[in-house]
Amino acid sequence: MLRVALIGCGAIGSSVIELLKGDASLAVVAVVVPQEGLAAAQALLQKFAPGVQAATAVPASGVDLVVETAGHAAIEEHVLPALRRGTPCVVASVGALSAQGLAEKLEIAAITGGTQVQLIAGAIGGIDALAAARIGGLDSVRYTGRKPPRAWKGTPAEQGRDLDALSAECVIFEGSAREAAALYPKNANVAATVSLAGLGLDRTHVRLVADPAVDENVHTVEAEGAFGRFELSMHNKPLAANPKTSALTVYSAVRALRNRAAALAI
Ligand SMILES: NC(=O)C1=CN([C@@H]2O[C@H](COP(=O)(O)OP(=O)(O)OC[C@H]3O[C@@H](n4cnc5c(N)ncnc54)[C@H](O)[C@@H]3O)[C@@H](O)[C@H]2O)C=CC1
Ligand SMILES: O=C([O-])CC(=O)C(=O)O
Repeated sequence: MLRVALIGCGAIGSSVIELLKGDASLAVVAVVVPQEGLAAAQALLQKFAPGVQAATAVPASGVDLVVETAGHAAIEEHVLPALRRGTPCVVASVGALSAQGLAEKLEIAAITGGTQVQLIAGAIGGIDALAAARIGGLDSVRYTGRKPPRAWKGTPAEQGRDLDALSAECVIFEGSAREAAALYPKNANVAATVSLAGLGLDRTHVRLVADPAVDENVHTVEAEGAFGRFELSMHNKPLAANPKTSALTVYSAVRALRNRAAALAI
């Protein structure tokens, strides 16, 4: 039985806890949230993992695997120390790695602890194909993120436009993955994941679109290189608790955890 500490108990974290309820190979043994989130996390645990305590830090022992579903600050605060202690970590907030130096810090912490940090594919597919294609050489990678206008609320997309009044699709950003991550950090996960698997943050071309005609998060990746070419479109249903987040991200996190416990992983 693999003992898992979960960092973050929001839209993704709470769904992960729910899906792992009763799993024979994995047990959530700790849930880590900031002080102000303790009561809500404890109430959820009561329902899906009775006996498990919400805490503000990862326990120093009794944890085989840490999974992060909380954001940049939690990576600095909890994932880096866990890696240095030798505990393997699974990271969902891949967009945070577009911040200068964070990917290198994670690598160094994992080397120090003699362990590994795994970045999940999250809301996007084809990451295995893209990372394999990179070995043969990639010429171009283009990513388009298309979401309903409400998913862009609270971002620079609101500057100079009324998202609620859009009657046709509107390109809100076009440029490099690095610029996209800086301007839209809460929507940067797919752009960062595609960049890390492919051509990097500066050579990955990104378009972000607010489209009143869609009610899903539509992610499209087009890649060309020595391997040939592929186009992939994902039409992801958003989580009710957070329209910026695709439900597939939850399944991707659970898959990563189950693969750690499985004798045959796919
Ligand atoms: N890889 C991917 O494709 C995707 C990744 N994400 C990322 O996953 C993360 C979680 O997303 P959601 O669950 O939708 O967000 P959310 O806002 O619903 O939940 C975040 C949770 O993290 C907790 N938290 C925040 N700071 C913390 C800290 N320093 N220590 C411990 N807990 C902390 C909050 O209290 C909350 O429980 C975000 O960083 C998001 O950008 C989201 C969608 C797709
Ligand atoms: O679709 C999602 O879950 C999240 C997303 O666009 C991103 O963060 O890049």
